[in-house]
Amino acid sequence: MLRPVLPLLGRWHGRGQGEYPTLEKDFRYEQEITFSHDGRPFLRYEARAWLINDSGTPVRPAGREAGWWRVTPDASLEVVLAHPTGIVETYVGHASGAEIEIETKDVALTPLAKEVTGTRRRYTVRAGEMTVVHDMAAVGQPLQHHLTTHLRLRP
Ligand code: HEM
Repeated sequence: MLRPVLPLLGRWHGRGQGEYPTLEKDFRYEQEITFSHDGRPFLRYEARAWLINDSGTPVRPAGREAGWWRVTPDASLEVVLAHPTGIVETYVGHASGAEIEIETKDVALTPLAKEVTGTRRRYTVRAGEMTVVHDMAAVGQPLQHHLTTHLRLRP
């Protein structure tokens, strides 16, 4: 049952680049992502990131998120993610071979959270590298690129 998401399993580490039209400049970060399971038809997910400077030295902690990736009997995906920034997202999606795409069904916000109205994520695992592309609609802007990360499994 876990077959569609097996390529994601493990502890991944890499770097990424981010941007958004409301931000003065783009930024670079280091990220660690872990997908694990206990045999049941869902994955435990956790990700943490650090902004880095031009020489690659970590400057400060950035995005963190945690959640659950459910695989349904018809092999589609249901995902729940929670962020320390007061955002909770539910996603639906599907896996086709090396590509997994999920997009938000609902976004819930605490009173102080930034206004995020939707996101879409594409995970591609090829030749031992995972690429994650994260598009976001937020703070009055339409759905567009926020983050791209390239990761490899930690030895
Ligand atoms: C690798 C993970 C992430 C990194 C490194 C990152 C980095 C950043 C940075 C550097 C900013 C500029 C403001 C600041 O310095 O805090 C920012 C803004 C923002 N990010 Fe992210 N982010 C990440 C993930 C996310 C996720 C998962 C979401 C949504 C669920 C998100 C939503 C936003 C929003 C709404 C803003 C504010 C835009 C504005 O107010 O103009 N970010 N992000």
